[in-house]
Amino acid sequence: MKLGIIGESGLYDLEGLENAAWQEVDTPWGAPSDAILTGTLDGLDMAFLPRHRRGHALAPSDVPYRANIDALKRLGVTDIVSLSACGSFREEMAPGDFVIVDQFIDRTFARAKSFFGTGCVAHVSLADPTCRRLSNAVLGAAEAAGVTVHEGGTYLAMEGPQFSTLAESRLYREQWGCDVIGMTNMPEAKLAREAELCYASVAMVTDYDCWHEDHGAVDVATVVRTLQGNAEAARNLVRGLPERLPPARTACSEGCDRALDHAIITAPEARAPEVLARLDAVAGRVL
Ligand SMILES: CSC[C@H]1O[C@H](OP(=O)(O)O)[C@H](O)[C@@H]1O
Ligand SMILES: Nc1ncnc2[nH]cnc12
Repeated sequence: MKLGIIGESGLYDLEGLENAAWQEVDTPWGAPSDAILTGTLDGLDMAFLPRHRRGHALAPSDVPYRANIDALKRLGVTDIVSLSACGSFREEMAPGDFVIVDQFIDRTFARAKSFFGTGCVAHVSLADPTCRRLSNAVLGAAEAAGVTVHEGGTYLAMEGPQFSTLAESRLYREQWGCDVIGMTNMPEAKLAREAELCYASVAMVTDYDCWHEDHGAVDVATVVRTLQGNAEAARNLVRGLPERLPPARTACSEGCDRALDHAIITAPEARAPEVLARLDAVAGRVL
């Protein structure tokens, strides 16, 4: 097992890795958000990638999601824990709480969402977009870190970078039954599934978006204040992961690592060699 951690707004580095080194990785999809920090934590191989780049230079729409997932897979990552800041649509999911997301609604529209396309078409299942096995380990680590954690929740992925209007916030909360909102987990989760990587998402609540009458509109100052405490709790959560994840990885009980078994529909003779070439890391197992 090699564990990838994608760091959220507020977490751009991971201390305490043995043999830590920042590695540049090139991919057929361009450069990832940043160099990737590799090393081991209590014997577990780790690869950490700051989603917005150190210094937070990348907007959610400009994060190179395909390059990020490809680069992690290319480094041998098998499982990804995504850490994200989010707004909450639920009174009981308060700022400082963590939500182990298990469903998504994708409202993003300005991002490349698939490794596949003309020359090699594939359709993977996203019915269960996160890995239950990995999510359970993350839940245990969050509880051990002393965080108030909610098991399960629907994450609305919006394009941003502006926060939602009040009408949107009410729609997502009251009509669509969403629990949290952020700008980055899609297409990240879709691409992880296409790359046959187990994916778990920890959404760390920073605010109540704008629906909550006692809290008013969300602004970056409020978010950043809460982010700092959340980032410390996230570091504690990560420290609890090695003891919950076996270094000798067995096949995923949910089938994440076999997602492409029946997904590619393009006939072998109709596949474009140049398209196959850039799928070497993501889909090499089945091509
Ligand atoms: C700084 S608030 C908005 C920003 O924070 C979240 O990013 P991430 O998911 O990487 O923590 C949110 O999705 C927005 O991109
Ligand atoms: N309210 C919110 N909407 C979208 N993304 C967020 N990230 C943190 N808070 C958010």
